[in-house]
Amino acid sequence: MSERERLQNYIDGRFVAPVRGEYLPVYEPATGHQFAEVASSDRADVDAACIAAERAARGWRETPVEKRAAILDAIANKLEAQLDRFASAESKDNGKPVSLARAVDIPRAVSNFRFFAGAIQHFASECHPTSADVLNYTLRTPLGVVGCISPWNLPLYLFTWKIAPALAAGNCVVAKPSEITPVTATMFAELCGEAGLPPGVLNLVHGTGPEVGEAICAHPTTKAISFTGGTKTGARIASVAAPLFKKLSLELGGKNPVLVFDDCAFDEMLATTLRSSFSNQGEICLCGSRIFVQDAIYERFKTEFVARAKKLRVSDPLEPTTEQGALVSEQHHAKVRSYLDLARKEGGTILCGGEVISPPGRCANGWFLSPAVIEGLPHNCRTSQEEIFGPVASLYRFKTEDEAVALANDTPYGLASVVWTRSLDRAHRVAGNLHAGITWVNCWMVRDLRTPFGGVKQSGVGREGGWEALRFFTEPKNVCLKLS
Ligand SMILES: NC(=O)C1=CN([C@@H]2O[C@H](COP(=O)(O)OP(=O)(O)OC[C@H]3O[C@@H](n4cnc5c(N)ncnc54)[C@H](O)[C@@H]3O)[C@@H](O)[C@H]2O)C=CC1
Ligand SMILES: O=C(O)/C=C/C=C(\O)C(=O)O
Repeated sequence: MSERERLQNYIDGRFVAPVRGEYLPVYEPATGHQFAEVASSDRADVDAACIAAERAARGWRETPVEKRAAILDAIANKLEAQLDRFASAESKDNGKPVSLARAVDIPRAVSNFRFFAGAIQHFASECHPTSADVLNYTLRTPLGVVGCISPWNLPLYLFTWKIAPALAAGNCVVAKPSEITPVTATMFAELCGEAGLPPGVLNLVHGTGPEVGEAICAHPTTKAISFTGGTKTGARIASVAAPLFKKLSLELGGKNPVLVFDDCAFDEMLATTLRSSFSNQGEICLCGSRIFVQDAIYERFKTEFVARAKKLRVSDPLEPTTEQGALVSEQHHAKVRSYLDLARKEGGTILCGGEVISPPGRCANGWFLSPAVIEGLPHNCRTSQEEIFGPVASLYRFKTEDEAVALANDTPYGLASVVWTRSLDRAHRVAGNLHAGITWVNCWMVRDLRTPFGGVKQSGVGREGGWEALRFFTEPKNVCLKLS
């Protein structure tokens, strides 16, 4: 498949047109031009994918773990061999710097498959010797067919983060990548077939969330739904899938706090906080969007942070020196800009950025925005409370540890948090008191795929990663055996 062609569904090991023959446009964010079109599927395509997946389920479930792992490894190897091709496609489809796709997105997609190929071979279940003659042991069987719905910000990275554990655990998958960034998942499906994944084990149905995503969630064949995306969408998915008693893993939005104490290693903190605010144009659910800085170093932080943000190179994602690319869509560009207008109305001062950028040449009509830093916002205003998901960070001043923790916890979200301090006591204390699924101390986005990943409050339900993912994609069944 060439990424310039029509992107079709991948069902039962073949590319097929959507039943009703309709397509959605796919745009290159850096130019604002349409460069492809993607199947606009409906319930009939989801039905076909579910039938194919169900047909393949027994064969895949009964495939020995070593063989499944070998196929996952073969997929990882093939992807790694085509890293540049996939990175270019990801950058074009999403707007992110190709250097980032090359260094982070595609290598992580490779690791997702390699990691779960290894993990499934070490996965074990419990045995409870109850008494001399009673033994309880727990079987962990695949669920059958599962639905995986992924977003546009880290397209292949998050697509593979879901389907790798699902496949490793012996499930067949009906997946829907975001209709905004459908290219690399389509290329990847083809690669899976070439690597020996049997037909029907992975099926891809393209289309909009309300049509295709909801049909996957509502379909009686899918036994679990793994979703990453916005909180409102997560709530909608839960309202469809929960009454059908499906297992749900929801990885949702964040309004992540960064707590900067005055005893931190300043230079390292500054460089990392710049990354945690603006990496991938701020379009990562883990980005730190509320930065709380202790009084004594507030002015220094503000001056140096703003100076560094102003220097970030916003330009053509294909240029190797570009540090920030284009926002993913015209609609999202407008949404992020609307928050900057709102910030002004809510009393904030834009210290830098928030300007629409028009790089010379082919990117003149792209959806670029310079990284924005805001100060002076009240804690309870919408700009301080809602997920913006763009290159926008707000600064707040604090005096005491208790005050910082209370302010950090004062949002409906609870995904990630970052603490900068040299005090070990404080690091442990604050990490324990923050309402978040993930706390990084003196670092950000350092990932170990064995660790539980997910959020509390409106940031989601359930955990991904490591054993958590393999447990999610299997059903425990206890067998109680009376001996003799
Ligand atoms: N936590 C995260 O990683 C992400 C958060 N977001 C947040 O969500 C906001 C809205 O962005 P969207 O593109 O609309 O994200 P979204 O959450 O609507 O999209 C994510 C995925 O869900 C699908 N989807 C949408 N509606 C659905 C439904 N009713 N049933 C099943 N699947 C559905 C989409 O087609 C896409 O594949 C963003 O501005 C951002 O704040 C967006 C993407 C990722
Ligand atoms: O697993 C990771 O390392 C990162 C995950 C990021 C998201 O889920 C996101 O940005 O939506």
